Amino acid sequence: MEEVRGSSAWVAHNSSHVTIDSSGIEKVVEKMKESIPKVEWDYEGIHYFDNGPLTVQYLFVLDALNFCFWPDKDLNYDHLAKGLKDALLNDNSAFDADRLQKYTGPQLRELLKWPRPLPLEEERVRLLHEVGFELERSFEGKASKLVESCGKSAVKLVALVTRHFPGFRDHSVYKGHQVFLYKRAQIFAADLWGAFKGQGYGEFNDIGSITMFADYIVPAVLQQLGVLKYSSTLANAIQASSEIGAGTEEEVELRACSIYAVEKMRELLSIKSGKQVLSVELDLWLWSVGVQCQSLQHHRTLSIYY
Ligand SMILES: Nc1nc2c(c(CN[C@H]3C=C[C@H](O)[C@@H]3O)cn2[C@@H]2O[C@H](COP(=O)(O)O)[C@@H](O)[C@H]2O)c(=O)[nH]1
Repeated sequence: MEEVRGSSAWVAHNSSHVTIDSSGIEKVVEKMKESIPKVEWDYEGIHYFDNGPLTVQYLFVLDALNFCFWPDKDLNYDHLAKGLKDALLNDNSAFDADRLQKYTGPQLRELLKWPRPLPLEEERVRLLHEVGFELERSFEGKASKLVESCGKSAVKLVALVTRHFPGFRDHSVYKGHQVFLYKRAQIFAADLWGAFKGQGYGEFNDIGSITMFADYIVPAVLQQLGVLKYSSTLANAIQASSEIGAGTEEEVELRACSIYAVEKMRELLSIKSGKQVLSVELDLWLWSVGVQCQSLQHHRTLSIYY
């Protein structure tokens, strides 16, 4: 994940629209250092779990589709997680590699019991087909084989996922530099770690290498906490719910500065508390704060990556 850390730091140091306020970081860390908030993975009780390979298949399909909910004001991540869980409980072959390659938009909607077209539905279907095809071609149709081949390394898992599945290649070019963000590939490793509680398919010797997952919720929480500051033009655009183009300087800065800020928070928190803190743990806490906050104004970008 050195590419993610290094390129995010580069953006943070060259940024034009988003800045990181170190006094904001210090204030948050000061409040947190006595009791670092631990958020239980699946605190919402919405995910499928059977402690076996089908859970791995479920999480891979989930994270292949884990993006862009906001264009439908009633849709959120919970609907996807719960919809896929119910689909699997109803038919345990629903995510077999050959089936994944055949879903149509209306069938995916039906699977999720969603009454109208999903945001970026054609892309979601294309990505499902890609997952089914490549799992079948290289991993005997099973996401569990993909995970087994990583030798308990989350870094290897992210590398393998991004090598085999183009839909997970979340990167951008910013002021002439390639920037790696890898939100869905990293969250897949984190979901395994969380679901299997660091054992079995969720055992990674290097889980500390994973960064936060640059989505549209956590940047907004960091801004509310005073960790991120926006230029007035960017703040106004977010306030007005204007769309921010994928790959624009503003969009890359919102995401990369969030990664860099959480790394800085983690470093300071580890020093002040004397305990090793993981970016994954900070991410889950920040995200859970964000989704429980009704008034959160987040940036809107049409993207398959988050
Ligand atoms: N940084 C970060 N972003 C996350 C998640 C999760 C869910 N993780 C699950 C794993 C265990 C927990 O118990 C969680 O249930 C989703 N997202 C992103 O949020 C956005 C959706 O928001 P809304 O439209 O309000 O549903 C969208 O970009 C989605 O990709 C996370 O953990 N971290």
